[in-house]
Amino acid sequence: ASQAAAAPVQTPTSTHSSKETYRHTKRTAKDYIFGKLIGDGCYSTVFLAKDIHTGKEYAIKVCEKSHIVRNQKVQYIKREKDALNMLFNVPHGFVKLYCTFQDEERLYFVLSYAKNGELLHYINKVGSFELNVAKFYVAELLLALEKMHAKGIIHRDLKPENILLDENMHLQIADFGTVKILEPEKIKSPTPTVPEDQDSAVRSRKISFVGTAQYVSPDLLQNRVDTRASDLWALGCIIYQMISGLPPFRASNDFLTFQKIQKMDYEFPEGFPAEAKDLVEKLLVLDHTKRLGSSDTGDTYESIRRHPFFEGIDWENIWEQTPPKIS
Ligand SMILES: NC(=O)c1nn(CC2CCNCC2)c2c1CCc1cnc(N=C3C=CCC=C3)nc1-2
Repeated sequence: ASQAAAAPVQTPTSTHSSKETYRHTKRTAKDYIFGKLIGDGCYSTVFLAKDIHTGKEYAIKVCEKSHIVRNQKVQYIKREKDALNMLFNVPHGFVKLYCTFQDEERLYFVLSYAKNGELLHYINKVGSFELNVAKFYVAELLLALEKMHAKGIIHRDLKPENILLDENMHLQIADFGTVKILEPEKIKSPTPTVPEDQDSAVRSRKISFVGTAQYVSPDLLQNRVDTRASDLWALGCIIYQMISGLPPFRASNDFLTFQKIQKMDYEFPEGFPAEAKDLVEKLLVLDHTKRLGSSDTGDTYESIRRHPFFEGIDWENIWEQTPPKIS
């Protein structure tokens, strides 16, 4: 576990003033005032924290080393750190990893704090989003997916709880503890259409991970294939939920939810907008090679961007725009 988080130590240089030096010395937990708990997972606890030198707020994810080793999660921690580092220079759409450090018992990830919390909170607060609000956030989510997938990073647990909103109400994907990172030679066009060319779909011998039942794709459930298209399935579920208020596949327990997914047992409520319905139907496709976007080449999901649902979206300037009010 120590190796998973170890980062090259930045030795303080003598040329900096003492005030400046702290900026170049390896942080420890003593550099932060830990505040409220904001997240509690199987292998980590996330706190709101303040840097005592700058007063800046961060979300610090704390992982118990013994727990990670005992549950053979060292690889997941390493992948999370690698994915966050790969995304650090992407200006929008993701929480940022500023630094990591460790002590005898724990690993610490110092991440940007998304002040406005989970997208799920807003869906539940207003019941469901107006079409213009849904369109805006689906567009930002698609742009973030494009950046992530272009680097060969598959999130595998996308859901409204893991989609956060920053202080300006722009979208940030969080929690990369479940990611799969494709090998460089496999970072090809998103999920191939040619069946034998499945090499950009990573087939795992045993089911190493399954996301949250309501959003997990049939490919992840059935043939244990990790593809970018798994995230496109989750996108379809999230669009449905933003507009109707609930995810499309839901049941009293996960097993029954999995059954509904594999039987495509869902329906649209009365009044579900036609263009949104058409887009969801093109994403919730059992065969992952036939999902909208699966055949797109390059670093953008042109076939999804072109869908009429996104009529009026200014793809180049959306991150600079003021998001529509959620009401
Ligand atoms: N597991 C994580 O990496 C993680 N977990 N959280 C809090 C979770 C709360 C439950 N839903 C998923 C996120 C965070 C992060 C990344 C870094 C991160 C940055 N900002 C926030 N902000 C929040 C603000 C209010 C409520 C919840 C989260 N949260 C996180």
